[in-house]
Amino acid sequence: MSSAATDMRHYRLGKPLVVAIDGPSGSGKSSVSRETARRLHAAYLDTGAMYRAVTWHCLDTGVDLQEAASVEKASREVDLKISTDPDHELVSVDGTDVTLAIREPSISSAVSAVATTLGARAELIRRQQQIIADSGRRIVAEGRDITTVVAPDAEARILLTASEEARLRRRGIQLGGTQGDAQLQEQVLTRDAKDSTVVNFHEAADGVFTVDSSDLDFEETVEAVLAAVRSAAH
Ligand SMILES: Nc1ncnc2c1ncn2[C@@H]1O[C@H](COP(=O)(O)OP(=O)(O)OP(=O)(O)O)[C@@H](O)[C@H]1O
Ligand SMILES: Nc1ccn([C@H]2C[C@H](O)[C@@H](COP(=O)(O)O)O2)c(=O)n1
Repeated sequence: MSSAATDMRHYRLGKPLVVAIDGPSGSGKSSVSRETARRLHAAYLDTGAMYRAVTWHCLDTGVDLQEAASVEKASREVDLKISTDPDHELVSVDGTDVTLAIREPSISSAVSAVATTLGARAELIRRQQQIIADSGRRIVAEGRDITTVVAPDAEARILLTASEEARLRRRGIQLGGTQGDAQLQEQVLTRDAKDSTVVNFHEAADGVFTVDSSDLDFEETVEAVLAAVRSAAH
C-alpha cells in the first residue's frame, strides 16, 4: 500500500470527514471517488446517479422533460433510494432496481433536462444534504456542485479535471467501443455544455484544490486525491 493510502487509513475514524469532489463528465469522479471512499473507510455518494434516476423515472412514467413543473413534481414525489456503500452499487426508483438502466446512453442524452430544471435541482440538493448528514459526515460525495452548493463546508473540496481528449478516450473505453466519435462527443462534451448553464464545474471555486488527471493513471489519480484530502483536512 502506498504512503498516502497508508496515512489516510490512519485518519481518525469517527472524526467528520466530508470529501466533496466535482468535475466534468469522464474526468473520473465516480470511479476515483468510490475508491477514495473505500480507502478512507467512508460512505460514497454518486449524486449524478440521482439525476439519472429521476430522468429514468420521468421517461418511464411519461413525464415531459421539457415541462419544468412536471419534472420538479416528479423529483419531489419519487421514492429514490441510493446505496452509499462504496462496495455495493444500488439505485432504485419506486422499488425497481435501475442501477444498470440509468447508465444507458439514452439516459445520458436526456439527463441534462432534469439537471437544468432548477426546482428539481433544489429537491435533489436537499436529499443529498440529508444523505450526507445521515452518513455521520464521513462520506465522499461527487457531482458538479458538491464543492460549491451541496457541501461548501466539506473538510476537503476537490475539482477533478482531465483534458477533453482524455475524457473522450476514457468514456469510449468504458462503453466498450460501442459508441462512435459523434456519440461520445454528444454524451460527454455536449452534455457538459448544457449542464454548465446552471453550475460551474470547469473552474475551482475559492479554497477548492484542483487535481488534473490527464496524465495520471487511475491509481496515481486516487493517490493525488488522497494527498489533497490529507493536506486539506489534517
Ligand atoms: N486517471 C484515470 N486514468 C485512466 N482511466 C481513468 C482514470 N480515472 C478514471 N478512469 C476511467 O475513466 C472512465 C470514466 O470514469 P468515471 O465514470 O469515473 O467518470 P465520471 O467523471 O464519473 O463521469 P460522468 O460524470 O460522466 O459519470 C472509467 O472507466 C474509469 O475507470
Ligand atoms: N451534483 C450534480 C451531479 C450531476 N449532475 C448532472 C450532470 C450530468 O449530466 C448528470 C449525470 O451525472 P453523471 O452521472 O454523469 O456524473 O447529472 C448535476 O447537475 N449535479
